[in-house]
Amino acid sequence: MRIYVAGHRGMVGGAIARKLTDRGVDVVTRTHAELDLTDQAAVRSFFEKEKPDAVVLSAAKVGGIHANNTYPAQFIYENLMIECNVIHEAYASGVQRLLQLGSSCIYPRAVLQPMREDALLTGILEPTNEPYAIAKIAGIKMCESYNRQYGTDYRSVMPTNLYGPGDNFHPENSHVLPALIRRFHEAKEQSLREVVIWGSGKPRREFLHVDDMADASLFVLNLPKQVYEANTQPMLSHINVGTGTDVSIKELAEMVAAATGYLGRITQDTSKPDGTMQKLMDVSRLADMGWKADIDLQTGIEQTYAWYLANIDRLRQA
Ligand SMILES: NC(=O)C1=CN([C@@H]2O[C@H](COP(=O)(O)OP(=O)(O)OC[C@H]3O[C@@H](n4cnc5c(N)ncnc54)[C@H](OP(=O)(O)O)[C@@H]3O)[C@@H](O)[C@H]2O)C=CC1
Ligand SMILES: C[C@H]1O[C@H](OP(=O)(O)OP(=O)(O)OC[C@H]2O[C@@H](n3cnc4c(=O)[nH]c(N)nc43)[C@H](O)[C@@H]2O)[C@@H](O)[C@@H](O)C1=O
Repeated sequence: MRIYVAGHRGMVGGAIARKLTDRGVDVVTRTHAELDLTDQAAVRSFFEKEKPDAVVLSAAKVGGIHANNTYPAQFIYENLMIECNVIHEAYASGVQRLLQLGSSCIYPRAVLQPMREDALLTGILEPTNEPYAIAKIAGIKMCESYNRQYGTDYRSVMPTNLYGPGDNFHPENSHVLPALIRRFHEAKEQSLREVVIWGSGKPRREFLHVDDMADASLFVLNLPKQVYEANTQPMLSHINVGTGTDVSIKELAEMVAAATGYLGRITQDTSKPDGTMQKLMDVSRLADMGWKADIDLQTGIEQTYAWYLANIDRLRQA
């Protein structure tokens, strides 16, 4: 079995590639510099040469609320191109099974919580990440369309907000959890009296550790076809992945402050966007199939902070 992991240098792709290697699978990889997945001809010749048995599509243009809001053209263009090229060229080279990663932002911004898979396309999306969400919805619909027309077995998982070793700790473009780890750590180092978090602190998010996400991805990839099909529908085929619990951003900030040992004040910058007020996944579809998350948020934050400290020199140069 040879599995191509697209995006193996990223946080999630890296965790998936490590788990596959540990299980003795032959993992095929290319860095972004070696293969630009927005280049159709390059992706075609890669698949013609390598002919993997299966594909995990974890490469994407990824970022937090600020990056999504600031670079909308890149988020929609690059993600649509990556999906079109990888999914179509995988099909054209005879790949029967593929797993692609979407995101919880596919659901309408004011949807009933927790968000069920069948809430897809029932309302207006969150404007700060609509272009990214549209691309992710297109990815689901591509997989379903190829399955219906060509009989492929292409699956989609929708992760909640993820974090862990290998995350992006950029001060502006990252997601909230790594951004706060960095900000609280630097505030402690510099003995600052105050740390400012973006928005009102009231939005609620659900955080899943990347090792749990990698485990869930391989669980879904390896499900027998009849089990996957029995638990999904041809035109509603995606599966939510999360923990089933959420925290407010204020609560998250307090947890990160405690983990880093920061003792000063926490204040809010309400000129920054809140985004969606709550994003909590209904994870019953995956739970019914036998998977649940293992790493609690407290442990995950402490472990991620330890990883940050161990890699701090390299991360500061990036
Ligand atoms: N992180 C999160 O909180 C969440 C992530 N997801 C989804 O999970 C998946 C993995 O995300 P994550 O690991 O966090 O993201 P990362 O940014 O850590 O990894 C993405 C990887 O994709 C690569 N990549 C991006 N564009 C291209 C391209 N044009 N050609 C080749 N490679 C490319 C990147 O390479 P390089 O860095 O060199 O550009 C990087 O290695 C994505 O589909 C994302 O949308 C979903 C929900 C939440
Ligand atoms: C995974 C998901 O990620 C993005 O959506 P998001 O959930 O809004 O992600 P976020 O992690 O950037 O923010 C979560 C909340 O946290 C608040 N917040 C406080 N202080 C900081 C801070 O310092 N940085 C960031 N980024 N946010 C902060 C911030 O204002 C917001 O209220 C999508 O665009 C899309 O990419 C997607 O699918």
